[in-house]
Amino acid sequence: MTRLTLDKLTVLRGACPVIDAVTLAVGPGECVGLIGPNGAGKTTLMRGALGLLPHRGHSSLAALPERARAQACAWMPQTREIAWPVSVETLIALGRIPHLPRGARLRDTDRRAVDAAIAHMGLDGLRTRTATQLSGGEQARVLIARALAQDTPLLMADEPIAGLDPAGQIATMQIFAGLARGGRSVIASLHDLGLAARHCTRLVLLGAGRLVADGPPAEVLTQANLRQVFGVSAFFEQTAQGPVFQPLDILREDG
Ligand SMILES: Nc1ncnc2c1ncn2[C@@H]1O[C@H](COP(=O)(O)OP(=O)(O)OP(=O)(O)O)[C@@H](O)[C@H]1O
Repeated sequence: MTRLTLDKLTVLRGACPVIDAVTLAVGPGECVGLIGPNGAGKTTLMRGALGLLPHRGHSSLAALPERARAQACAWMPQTREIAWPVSVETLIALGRIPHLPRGARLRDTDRRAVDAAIAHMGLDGLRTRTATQLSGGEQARVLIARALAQDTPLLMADEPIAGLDPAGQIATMQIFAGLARGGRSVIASLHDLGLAARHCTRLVLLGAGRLVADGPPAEVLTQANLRQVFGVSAFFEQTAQGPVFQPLDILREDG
């Protein structure tokens, strides 16, 4: 039973196909890093898969009715807008809406999910603070907690660790990897290929709207792929402390 199946998904921005016939399936236990240079189509692929952009081909998520889709997948968009000055706790509790009967108040199970998400993201000390008054990185952690509270089989996140400090980035990737080890599925677009290599079970590499490579990090982060898609060379080795990846030099100028 897959958590997301895309079959020749083509996603349009205006009349222009920005994602071109991408086919992939994500199953339980996978922590997938969606990687590729700026403009490769990572956001477009995820939004198309969610049914938020016009598309051709098939996405199993886009095919679901709205409420079932929100129960199947928590989505963390790249823009981290918090619209109202509510408390951190209230904002995280919004993640429970897809599970609540219409108009119902939070039940014990919902409160437990909110508490677990707060504990997971180390937000106990910020629980009663006004969310709009937090720092950017703190807001990012709160929005991840809201997605965790949604308690879905699949979590899809657009650059979730951008703007977090090193400890916050590592902690978030460890949480994602832990969710996957527990049988959930995670798809996250990432620019930090080092963290992607260390924490993801699988990398999907996009270049100019096409799927260029898909597999375990060591099979995707090859010198040939890095040169072709990112135009860089890199150091990448399995060490006693796990995989270590560092981009080194630019190999070509982008036009
Ligand atoms: N509303 C839009 N109308 C037309 N083209 C768009 C629109 N939004 C994005 N694009 C184009 O689609 C392409 C893919 O954009 P997308 O945001 O999916 O890339 P990305 O891989 O997520 O990039 P980044 O790493 O910079 O966030 C880009 O060339 C972009 O200019």
